[in-house]
Amino acid sequence: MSLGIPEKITALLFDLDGVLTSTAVLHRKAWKQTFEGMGQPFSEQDYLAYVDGKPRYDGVRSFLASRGLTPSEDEIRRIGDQKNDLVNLIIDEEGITPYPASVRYLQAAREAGVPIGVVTSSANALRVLRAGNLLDYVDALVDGNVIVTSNLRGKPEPDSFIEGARRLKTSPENAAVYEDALAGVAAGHKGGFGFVVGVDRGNQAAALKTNGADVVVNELDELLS
Ligand SMILES: O=P(O)(O)OC[C@H]1O[C@@H](O)[C@H](O)[C@@H](O)[C@@H]1O
Repeated sequence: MSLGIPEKITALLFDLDGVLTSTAVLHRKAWKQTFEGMGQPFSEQDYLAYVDGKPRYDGVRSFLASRGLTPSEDEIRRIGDQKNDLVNLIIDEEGITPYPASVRYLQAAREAGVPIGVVTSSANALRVLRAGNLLDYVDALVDGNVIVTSNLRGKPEPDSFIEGARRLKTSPENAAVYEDALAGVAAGHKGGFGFVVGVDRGNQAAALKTNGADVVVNELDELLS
């Protein structure tokens, strides 16, 4: 079966929330409750433009800056941690659902023998991968904890994807990136990755292309043939 990627690609790097699991929706819900609890209206557009795909505190900083606010680092952490408690409660209540089409794609990649990395800004990735029964597919994981301990810059900078490629012993030009966030496709493009797949979960196909996606799909299994 063909994975729908150029021949030069020897490793695959998947974002997690919104690409493999529907947890982006849960993150958005928790962010909305957190910001609106502070009196700041927060739309889906705000999530997609300022928060989606970025490490936790970068998301807080970026959204509040869009409102002309520059809180202290302590305050940014307090807000981000409050949101983290909330998203974990929401995950407990609603559970983790992998996208069936994404699981089909991971399975096809496994059968093709192409190594798989997960590159996510989330520090909750292990919990999500485990609950979604996806851990067996993962050959390398770069998550929000690795980003902090290895001092990497978060998406839209390419550092976390470059680290993912390094862990799979390949170079960016031989690796493909699969992303639903504008910050994520931008990171793939900026890092010189060989193929950047945008996954459109929010009516933003055009924006995914402008930010660096080579192709845009609604579901990963559209690439299979
Ligand atoms: O707060 P966490 O779980 O470390 O996640 C950070 C970010 O991780 C990204 O994967 C999500 O797209 C964002 O919504 C989220 O804010």
